[in-house]
Amino acid sequence: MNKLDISIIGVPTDYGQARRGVDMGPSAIRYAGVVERLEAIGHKVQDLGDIRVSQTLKNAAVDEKLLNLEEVIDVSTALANNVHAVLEQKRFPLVFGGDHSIAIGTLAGLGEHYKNLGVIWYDAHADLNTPETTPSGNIHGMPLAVSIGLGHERLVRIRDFAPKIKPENVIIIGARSVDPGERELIRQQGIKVYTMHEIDRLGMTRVMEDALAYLKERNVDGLHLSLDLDGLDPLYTPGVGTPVPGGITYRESHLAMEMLQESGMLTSAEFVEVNPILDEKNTTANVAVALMGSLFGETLV
Ligand SMILES: NC(=[NH2+])NCCC[C@H](N)C(=O)O
Ligand SMILES: [Mn+2]
Ligand SMILES: [Mn+2]
Repeated sequence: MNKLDISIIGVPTDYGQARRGVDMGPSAIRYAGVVERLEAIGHKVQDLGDIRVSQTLKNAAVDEKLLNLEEVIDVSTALANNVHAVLEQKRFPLVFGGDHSIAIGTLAGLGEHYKNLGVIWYDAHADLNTPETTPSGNIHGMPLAVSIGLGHERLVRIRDFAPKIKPENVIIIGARSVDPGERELIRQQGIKVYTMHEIDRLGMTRVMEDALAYLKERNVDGLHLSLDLDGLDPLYTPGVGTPVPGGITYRESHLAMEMLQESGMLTSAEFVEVNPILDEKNTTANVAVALMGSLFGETLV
């Protein structure tokens, strides 16, 4: 197994949605022992600490379709710069949220280095809303759209280039709550989606085999995993702000992580939406860290 130089970046923000507490995600994940766990596998881990997230709201006009826009722009820009710097040092970026709006910053930091980046979006949701289609105004429902170049100009153009990724290089896994506008975008943009239906029908083995083969065929030059803990069934990860029943199991998720590890393709990852306030005894952060164990090379025997 490839031993990595991993740099951890925490992003303690809850500005992408309306439920408080998800800003404590990075602490909960650290408390669950992530650094020790990755070191035990043999990786070198540098924890860069948390990005500074201002606790004071800017005095901006409130846009009902883009809640906390100014704050999300600030956090995304800072995160993008940090991810960019980690890549310049040839290290592996591992990002902890925070709500899923942080993916805007992560992908903005990755997009300059990888011209043909593959993205696996492990999530109950598609996160493909735009200000025109959003049912909530929450930016954590928009990061994938923003990254393919659709949405508010200032989000789309973070670090002054767009789009960050190609829609044909994106694979969503675990979807079971997709809004009408998102459904249209999926068709229109040719985004590959394995919903719960395909996971039930084909099994996770086949889904991951197909997903990885598809990305290989597209000759991706890097692979980013954006894992929203609500991709799993809330039975396993209750500490999330937008739980949807009927999700991916704990074992299926380990299998998916193991197959990603075996592929040798992974070049960055982020784990988002851990909300310790909604959790039960840090279960969700513990699951996140257990999955990172498999993703980074732990085996059962
Ligand atoms: N990252 C997430 N948990 N996103 C949930 C999004 C929910 C819904 N589709 C919305 O746009 O508001
Ligand atoms: Mn989600
Ligand atoms: Mn999400």
